[in-house]
Order: sequence, then C-alpha cells, then structure tokens
Amino acid sequence: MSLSVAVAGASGYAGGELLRLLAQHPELEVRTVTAHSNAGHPLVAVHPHLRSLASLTFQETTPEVLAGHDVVFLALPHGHSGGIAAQLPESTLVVDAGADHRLESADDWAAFYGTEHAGTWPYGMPELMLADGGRQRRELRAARRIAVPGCNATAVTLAIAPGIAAGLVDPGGLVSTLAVGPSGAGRAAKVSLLASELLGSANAYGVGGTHRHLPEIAQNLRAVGATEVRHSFTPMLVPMSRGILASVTAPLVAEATADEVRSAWVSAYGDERFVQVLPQGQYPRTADVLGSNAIQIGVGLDEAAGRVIAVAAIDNLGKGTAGAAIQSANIALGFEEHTGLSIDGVAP
Ligand SMILES: NC(=O)C1=CN([C@@H]2O[C@H](COP(=O)(O)OP(=O)(O)OC[C@H]3O[C@@H](n4cnc5c(N)ncnc54)[C@H](OP(=O)(O)O)[C@@H]3O)[C@@H](O)[C@H]2O)C=CC1
Ligand SMILES: CC(=O)N[C@@H](CCC(=O)OP(=O)(O)O)C(=O)O
Repeated sequence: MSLSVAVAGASGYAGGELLRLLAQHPELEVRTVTAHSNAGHPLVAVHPHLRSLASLTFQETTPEVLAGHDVVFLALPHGHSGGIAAQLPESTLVVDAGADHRLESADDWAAFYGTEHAGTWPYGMPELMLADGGRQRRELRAARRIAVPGCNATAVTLAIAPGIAAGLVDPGGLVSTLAVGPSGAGRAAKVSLLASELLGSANAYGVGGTHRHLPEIAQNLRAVGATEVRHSFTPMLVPMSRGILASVTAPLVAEATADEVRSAWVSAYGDERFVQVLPQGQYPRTADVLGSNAIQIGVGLDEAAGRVIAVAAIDNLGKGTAGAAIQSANIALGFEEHTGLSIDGVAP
C-alpha cells in the first residue's frame, strides 16, 4: 500500500514539480495539497499540466490539514516551515524544500535571513563526501526531518567538492559564476521577472557576498574538509525558464595534469547514479538535465591561470529542489534511492 503524502505550498513552482514527480512515484500517493492565495481552487486551475491529480483541490496550509499523512513536503516561502513543522508528529517524515532548517549556525541564519533560526535538520545532499570518508546519505537513513539544499548551493557544492576532498584545490580562492533561470525565484509576480523584462537580457544579482546561499555552501565545503572558505559568488539571471549552469573555479594547489584532476572527480562520484562526470574536454548544457534529477559536471584545468574549472548543470526544480527532496525521502523511507526519479533530461 502506498504511503500518504501532503504537499504544502503545492501551488508554487517547487510544489508543482514535487507533484509532477510524486504522481509517478510507485510508493507515495499525494492525498492533500495546500496553498495560500490559491486555497479553495482546483489543483489543475494552477497546474494544468498535472491532469492525473485533477481530483485534488488546494486547502489552507495548517498543521491540522497536514497532520495524518506519512510524509509531508513543505515548499513554503522562507520562514514559514519552522512553525508548521513543530506542530507535526515526530513520526511523520517532513521534508522542507525551504531554507529554514539548512544552516547549523544561528548567526549565519540571522545575518542572511534576518529572522529567528528554526533549527537544523539532516541536510538532504546524499552524495556529499564527508571529511571522515562517509557520505551525507548516512545522516538521512531513517531521518524524520530533512532540509533540502538550495538549488545554487547544490550546483556549486557538488561541482567543486571532489577537488577539495582530494586536496587538489584551495577553497580559500573560490570564484563561482552562475547562469540561473527565473523559476528559481518562485511563481509570485515580480516586475523584474516579467517576460518583458527578462527576454533578451541578463543581469547579476546577490553580488558581493550578499547571496544567502554563501553560508550554506561554506558549511557544505567545511563538511568535505575545507578549513577556510573564501568564495566570490555571482549568480546571473538569464532568459531560460529553468536550469542552472554554474562555473566554479579554484586555484590548483597540487602537481596534477588535467587527466589527474578529472580522475579525482570520477573516483569521487563513481557509483553515484545522479552525478555524471563528463569526458575530458566536455562541459554540460542545462537542456540535458531539465526534468531530471541529474547533475552533469565537466572538469578542466586552466594551466595558464593555475585554476581548476568545474562546470555543473542542474534543473533548479529537479536536482535543485523537488528531485532532491524525493531522493532524500526515498533514503529515509528505505526505498531504492532512485525510485520515481530519472537521469534523463528533455532536451532540446
Ligand atoms: N524554485 C526553486 O528553484 C527552488 C525553490 N526552493 C524553495 O522552495 C520554497 C518554495 O519556492 P517556490 O515554489 O519557488 O515559491 P513559489 O512562490 O512559487 O510558491 C510559494 C508557495 O507557498 C505558498 N505561500 C505563499 N505565501 C504563503 C504564506 N504566507 N503561508 C503559506 N503559504 C504561502 C504559495 O501559495 P499561493 O500560490 O496559493 O499563494 C505557494 O504555494 C521556497 O522556500 C524556496 O526557496 C528551493 C530550491 C529551489
Ligand atoms: C532566480 C533566483 O532568484 N533564484 C534563487 C534561487 C533560490 C533557491 O531556489 O533556493 P532557496 O530555496 O534557498 O530559495 C536565488 O538565487 O535566490
């Protein structure tokens, strides 16, 4: 028998992608969907692409509505998960796509989010290699609370972690530049996200150490073994609906050829189904990972600059949110980790 699932914030982009993936999951059945301004409306009024869930109507987002399910996915604006999660039974698996429970440091939370810290949950990045040789997935087995990583944080962390774990690059000299699609900013109307503003243009945002994924990435890289992380991080909004292309470069601090550098990434991710290290000289395209739970990584060496370059592509709504949420839930529930998830994209 399938486990019963509720999705809160189901009228948003992250919630919608969760629903699309859950509709195909053989062990999980969506019984309840909640929203805010869309409460009372039929699900297909907001998500006309999800006809298999046409019998559902958005309800109010309250602990009472969400209680009584085996699994609750939260896809709410930052700051809204903590209060609701605290009122759900400890036996319920709660998977939070928002940022509320990602950071270990309350000071970092205060500095970048400006509200009270809700606490820290096991971090849902199964493939992250830990400094003691383990993987982050061990923290997820039988967990009943999971914090899903930020999408930019996923792309940057998984792109450069193998080089740090292998001692090949200096995490004190990281430079990341990202091309990101506007769906990462959510569905709520904002002038800067109108098609008339976006099409034919690109702009940087969150520049100069201000982006809230910086402490999350630093926390991840310290878990991998970095002692000092200095990171210049610049995301750029580009006119593609979804997808993130992250270029992460760092100084090479060991004697290594391009082949040896790439070998470190291959051995770090050798058995990981959702992480694909591309052949030497190849770099990923966002189109090839859209709709999938894959991250593709191309690794190279800029000998003249003395820097390693890792370029990663993900679907921000796939491996960047909803796919990652389901992958971690599968681990916590004891299902095959890839249940209901694909590595195939939908290019072109
Ligand atoms: N989009 C992405 O790529 C990623 C998103 N996330 C995270 O997932 C979460 C959801 O993001 P996203 O789907 O993009 O956002 P959206 O703006 O698209 O959706 C937000 C959802 O929350 C509901 N909501 C809004 N205000 C309230 C409120 N006051 N109380 C309860 N519910 C409310 C909305 O309901 P209604 O529409 O009915 O008003 C909607 O269902 C965020 O925390 C985000 O950071 C994480 C990684 C990537
Ligand atoms: C285009 C755009 O604004 N993207 C968002 C992606 C954030 C995200 O998806 O992660 P969170 O869950 O941490 O919000 C950003 O860069 O802030």
